[in-house]
This record gives sequence, C-alpha cells and structure tokens, in this order.
Amino acid sequence: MKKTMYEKIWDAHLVHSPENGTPLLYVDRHLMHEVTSPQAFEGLKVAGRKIRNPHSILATMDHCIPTINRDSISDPIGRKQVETLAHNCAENGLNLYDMSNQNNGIIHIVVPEHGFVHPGMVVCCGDSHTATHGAFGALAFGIGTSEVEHIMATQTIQQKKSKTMQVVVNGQLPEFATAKDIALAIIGKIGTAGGTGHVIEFAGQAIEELSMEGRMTLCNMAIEAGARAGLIAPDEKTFTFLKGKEFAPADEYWEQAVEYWKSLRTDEGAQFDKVVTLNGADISPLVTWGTSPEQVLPVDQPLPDPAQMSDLIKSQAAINALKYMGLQPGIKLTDVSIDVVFIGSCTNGRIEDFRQAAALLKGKKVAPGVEAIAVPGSYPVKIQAEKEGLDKIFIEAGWQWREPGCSMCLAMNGDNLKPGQRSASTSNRNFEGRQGKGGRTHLVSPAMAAAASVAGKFVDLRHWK
Ligand SMILES: CC(C)[C@H](C(=O)O)[C@@H](O)C(=O)O
Ligand code: SF4
Repeated sequence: MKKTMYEKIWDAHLVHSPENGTPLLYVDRHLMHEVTSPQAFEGLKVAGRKIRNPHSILATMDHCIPTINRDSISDPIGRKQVETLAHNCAENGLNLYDMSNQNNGIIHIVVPEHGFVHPGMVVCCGDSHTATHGAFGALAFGIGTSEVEHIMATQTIQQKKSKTMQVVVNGQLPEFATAKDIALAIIGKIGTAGGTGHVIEFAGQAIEELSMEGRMTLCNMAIEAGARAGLIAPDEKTFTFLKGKEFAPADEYWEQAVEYWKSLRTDEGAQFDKVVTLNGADISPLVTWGTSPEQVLPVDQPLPDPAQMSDLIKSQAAINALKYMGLQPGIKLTDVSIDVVFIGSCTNGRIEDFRQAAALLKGKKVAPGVEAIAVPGSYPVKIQAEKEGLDKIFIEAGWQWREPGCSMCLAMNGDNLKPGQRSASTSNRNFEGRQGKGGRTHLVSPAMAAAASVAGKFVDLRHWK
C-alpha cells in the first residue's frame, strides 16, 4: 500500500492499537519549558514513578524570563515556574538550558540548533508550537500537562490517528514574500479550523525552496490552521542542517540515518484525505487586520466591509475584530500607524529573520514615537547576529536589542503592549489581549516589521525605498 509520510511515521511508532481504544505511540523526544511541566513532575513524584528515559528530554526556560535585567523575575508565578523547572531538572538529571546557559532560548528554536530532533521521530512538548519540528520531517505535536507526565513515565502517548492533508504551494514566491506570508496565505485560505483533525504535509516548489528556517516558520504556524501537526519531507537541506550537530547521528550511524530519512517521503500516488493548492506567485506580503490569523490581507488591499460578507458568522467576527482593533472597513493598512514593533518568537526569531530585517533597516531610523524591540530566539541566534554586526544595525536604527525568550509573543515576562497600543509583530497569535490587555496585534513577516518600524505604519515593501 502506498503511504504518506505521516502514515510511515505512525506505523513505525505504533506500540499498541486496541480494538476499541486509543492507539499508543512511542515518543522519541520530549521537549520541556517552565510553564507546562511543574504539575507533571509533581504527579510523577506522587505516583512514585521515575522518568523512563531522561535522555529523551531537553528543557529550557523561555516564557517567563526577562529580556532585560535577566536576574530578576518580578512576577512571582513566573519566578516560581522557572525555579521549579531548575529544581526538577536537577533532581531528575535532565538536560536544561537555564537562563544563564549559552544555549538558552525558546524551546522550538534551541532544539533544532542542537540537532535534537531528526526526521521520522515522534516529538512531543507541552506547547502547541511543537509543530515547528515538522520542518525536519518529524511528527511533532503539542500535548497537555497530564500527557507530559504520561510520557515521562512510559515514553508513550495515547493518540487518535489524524486525517491527512496535503497543502501544495506551486511555483516560486515573488520578491518580499516569505515563509511567514505562505503560512498566513494558507490560513487565510483554509481558515483557522481548516486543518482540524488533520496532519498537514506541505509540498511543492515554493516549499522545497524554503530554507530550514523558513520551513520551521511555516510548520510552526500549522497549529494556527487548526492542524495537529505540519510536516515537510526531509531533503538534502535537512541533512546538511543536521550534519555535525551535537545530537545528530555521527560516524557510521550518519549514513544509515540518512538512508532511513530518505525513505520517509510520501510514496508517489499515496492518497491524502484532502488536498489544497496555492500558487506561490500569488502570495503577497500579508498583514493580519483582525483578531484571528485568518483575518489577513495583502498589505495593499482595503479592509473588508462586514456588511458585504455573505457568511454571517464571518461578518459578525469581522465587526467584533474591527471594533477591538480600532479600524474601519475600507481603509488601507498602509494608512494605519503603529506604536510598537516586535521581531522575535519561535515563528520568526531565527538568524535568517534578523538578517532579513537588518537588510531593510541598514542606514534607516525608527519613526518617532515607535518602540521597536528585537528579541533573538536564542543565545546562539543572538551571538551569530552579533558576529555579523546585525545588532549594530538594529541599535543604530533605534531598536532595542534584547536577551532571548518568548517575550512579547505572549507577554508573560513583562514585555507587553499597553491598552490600545498597536503592534507589528512577527509572532503567531493575534487574539484579544495576546500581547497585553487591550493590545492590538498585526502579524507580519520580519521584513514587513522592519519596514513598519521606519515608516511608523505598514508599508508595501514592493514600492518602498
Ligand atoms: C504556554 C504554552 C502552553 C503556550 C502554547 O502551548 O502555545 C504558549 O507557548 C503560547 O504560544 O501560547
Ligand atoms: S515564542 Fe510564543 S508561540 Fe513560541 S513558545 Fe513562546 S509563547 Fe509560545
């Protein structure tokens, strides 16, 4: 039988499939951060159980950590979570990149930096953006805290089999369209529930041409399309990225691994439950205008008029979103001014993102009144950027150059929007209050964010000097 990549990984990890119950899958890698792990450790302790495979775990601190004044966490809950993770990792002999560790950063950024996830693995983390690691051809998905405990104890997880969806992006992207724009274009087309119950495999020329960073950006946002996970077939780029990394197979195991990884591709003629096709050339630089990533438009298009929408649910959602965002139907985003710009997060906090932004910022200045914050996704990203002099470009343009962490992506660490403030943000979620109570988030690519910081409003990069 011809199989999709998802089915191949599934079959290779199926431990038990009871006739009337939920299948049990083997878990290769378990990623952790401070927010969703404390109760799991506690539960394990109460049950008197040990961690079955400590080597399968990699932990970091990311959500609650400050990006300035690193040594003081003012929020008592955040401080407790960070301290508890440190204690639990020490007690159980786990590999932790704590705040002072030179490998510290956002979990979905640091894991690939060390080659901890390989093609064909099953990867879990108490975090929805675990989908990021699908960029390597690994089945990676977010789990709840009780499942974190289950995996620690048994190295397995109960999982219902998902349906399969293929999203094909044909042809090449135009200039200034990025992986972020592909993600937003897909979500704009299929909606935030479009992928529900499915694992999406991204394919087509535009996907193959993405760098590993771009593939991570895209798979990261599969979750915002409602999917269980995103997948991209591993290829030479994947292998080159992994080769020589700390946790990558070495010596004679490397060749064996690559051979296996090559076998993971979806078989020619395998059937997906659903296929969606986009034309790469049609993807423009996009900006979200509402409070859901599906409320998105090319930057040069006027905002929709809810009165003209035939779908009543969408129309009501648009009315609510425009009200919250303080915007009117028919206006253009290029006329909308912004207060804060944020480049960072596990979606767009990688080196390539800072390179793209710096290329646009060189020799320019942030518009008066705009606060612009660059938060590298990890110390390795920060160090690399500094080696290339990117930090200087940001700082000379008037940006703040911070320490790594989730930061203003979800505003748990004190970096947040004030009520009514409007941001151009490279993160992944724009629901009400995501970046701070009353804050208004517009999701964009790093290039779009950089240009917005200079213009003080959204700009169409295709006509920007
Ligand atoms: C804190 C964590 C559980 C959460 C997630 O799962 O996504 C966070 O990372 C987010 O992006 O909202
Ligand atoms: S950067 Fe944002 S999306 Fe990613 S893990 Fe942190 S809070 Fe979640």
